Amino acid sequence: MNARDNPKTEQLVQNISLQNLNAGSATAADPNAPLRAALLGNPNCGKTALFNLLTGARQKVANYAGVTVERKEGWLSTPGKRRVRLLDLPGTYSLHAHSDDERITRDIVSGLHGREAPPELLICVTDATHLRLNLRLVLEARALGLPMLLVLNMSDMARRQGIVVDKAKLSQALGMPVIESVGVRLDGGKELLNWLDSEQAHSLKAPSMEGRWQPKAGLGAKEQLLSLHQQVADMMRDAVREPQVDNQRADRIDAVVLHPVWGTLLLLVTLFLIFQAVFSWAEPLMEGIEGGVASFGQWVGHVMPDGVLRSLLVDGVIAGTGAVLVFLPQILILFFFILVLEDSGYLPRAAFLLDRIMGTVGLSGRSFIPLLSSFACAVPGIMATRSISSWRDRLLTIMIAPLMTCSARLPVYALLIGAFIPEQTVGGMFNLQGLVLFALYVGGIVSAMAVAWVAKLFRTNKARTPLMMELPAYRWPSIRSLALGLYERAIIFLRRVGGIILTVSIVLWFLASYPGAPEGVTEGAIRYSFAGQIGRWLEVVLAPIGFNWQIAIALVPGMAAREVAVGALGTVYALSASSDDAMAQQLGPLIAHTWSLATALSLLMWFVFAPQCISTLAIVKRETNGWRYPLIMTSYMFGLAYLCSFITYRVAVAFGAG
Ligand SMILES: Nc1nc2c(ncn2[C@@H]2O[C@H](COP(=O)(O)OP(=O)(O)OP(=O)(O)O)[C@@H](O)[C@H]2O)c(=O)[nH]1
Ligand SMILES: [Mg+2]
Repeated sequence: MNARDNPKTEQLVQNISLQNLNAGSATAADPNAPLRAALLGNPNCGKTALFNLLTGARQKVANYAGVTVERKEGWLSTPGKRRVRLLDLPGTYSLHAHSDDERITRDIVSGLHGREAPPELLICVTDATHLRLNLRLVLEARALGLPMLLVLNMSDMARRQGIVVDKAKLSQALGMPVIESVGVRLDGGKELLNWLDSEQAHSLKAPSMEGRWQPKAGLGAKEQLLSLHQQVADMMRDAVREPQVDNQRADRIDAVVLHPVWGTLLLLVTLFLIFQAVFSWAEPLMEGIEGGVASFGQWVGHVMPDGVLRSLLVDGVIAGTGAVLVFLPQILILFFFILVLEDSGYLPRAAFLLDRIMGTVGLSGRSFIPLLSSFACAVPGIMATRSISSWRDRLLTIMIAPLMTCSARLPVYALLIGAFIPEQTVGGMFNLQGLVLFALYVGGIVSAMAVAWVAKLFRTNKARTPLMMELPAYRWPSIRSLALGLYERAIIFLRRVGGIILTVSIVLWFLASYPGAPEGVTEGAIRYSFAGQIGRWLEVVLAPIGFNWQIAIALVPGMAAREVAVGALGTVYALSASSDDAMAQQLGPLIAHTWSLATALSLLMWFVFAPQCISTLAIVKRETNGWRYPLIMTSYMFGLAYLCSFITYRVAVAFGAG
């Protein structure tokens, strides 16, 4: 699977990188050159939290292993004005890498990376509450011969648990400076910044090029491990005082959360409540935005003279972007819950819980986190599969990740549900719209499982990969990281509205406005436009699944990204509306009026399955090194989309919803 698994290639890469290193070391002599430092550490010890704190970056931080899967670069200035280029790396337990993300870390810190010289300073980040496990990697990394600094992160937690580290002793035993940090506190990186200004940090010795580190295999590796184990034990005895940890509280919570029946029930109820909240909490906010967009459109319509520019602004820009913008509150509510779950430590437990169920369809619990990330967006989800060491498991996870309901589908679902599902309470307390949304999310999961199960039928080797996963400590989500996470999400969404959706709205407005209708025609002019004609051609293929030409037009730009289809519908319907006051007619009521329920259901099905996202296909191509898998993915997803929409439409029509 990976070229690096081949010893010959490995040697070759090493030779090339050594040449690069030698070339790179000439520049390193420049006293004004920035210091190149890298963060190395176990998964989930807080490297990215520290990286964000020091560089002002907003990389993803979450309370489970394997969040960072690629190298990220950031810059910082110390109080003494020293420039430092900092690398955040995927977490690893050892330099003997098994998965792709661990390989990235190993290659960068050991100089095996083709394009990147090894860092001039290795900042070893450790979780101070799990030093025994964390120090092993530090000792292993010492063999690299790089200048090192040990950072005891999570020192707040360690203090709370009564763990006392004799930093002087530890520093002496390790032969490197030891400092403390708190990755989630505003001033938590102060000691590190000050150290970077110290004399010690200014006199770092360049790494020796002799006797470069090599991955050990076989007997050597085992002996090395045992010896590391012993050294760590000695250090812990001399320098660290750990009181008996009281795990009672966590154990009591786990007894419920990991219970096959109660745990599963809890998971289902949690997810269910989230989708209820997405609809019921968002209502007032959405109405506010909707009203604001409509009044703005009306105001522009009144103050501007009738003409091309007014139509471009009102029917193109405002109708297109406004149609998507109203879904911001729902997206933020969904992410609020995802972020809380991510930071609390609950997610890996859910993975553990679902391992057995996932195993029956041929997936391992390892796939859980990547699949879960795909609820936000399939792109980071597919990247997160790098932490799966078995190529077969990884590929399968990649192939089904886009079936998880990403946040770009939310505007489409919410639009259709809002228009076609009555806003009523069932069973005295459940919001029917939330219930349908929940069903659609479950539908995505079930279809992903079904595809995995079918893939399993074609596999010769049906052996399972065991789930080995660290369960992190439960933690109250920090308000600061929640706020940052939500802000980040809002920015991503607004950037899409102002970028791709705005662009598509303008292009589509043009295509839907020209050429104008022939004289004396009474129907909407859009039918005669370029877009209208394209819509009519496509309608031939899409009519059997109940789509009209307006939907057909919207699906074309919707290939780029799903929510674009909503913006496109906004523009198309604004232009099709006969009244001048198009914005007064909002998209939801408009489609509720003109589409049948069968069409709406069929379109929902389409969005569950169709591969309408260029970025996903691009990332699959990159992660699988070729066109083969993105092509297979495109065809199977289109096939499923058409088939399921067809069945849905026909059944709905048969039941009188046509
Ligand atoms: N209490 C406390 N929590 C922290 C500290 N540093 C990080 N965290 C939390 O620890 C969890 C893991 O942090 P990350 O920065 O994602 O860890 P990482 O080392 O980058 O993990 P990987 O990317 O998986 O290797 C998150 O929930 C953080 O909010 C700290 O100093 N104190
Ligand atoms: Mg990280």
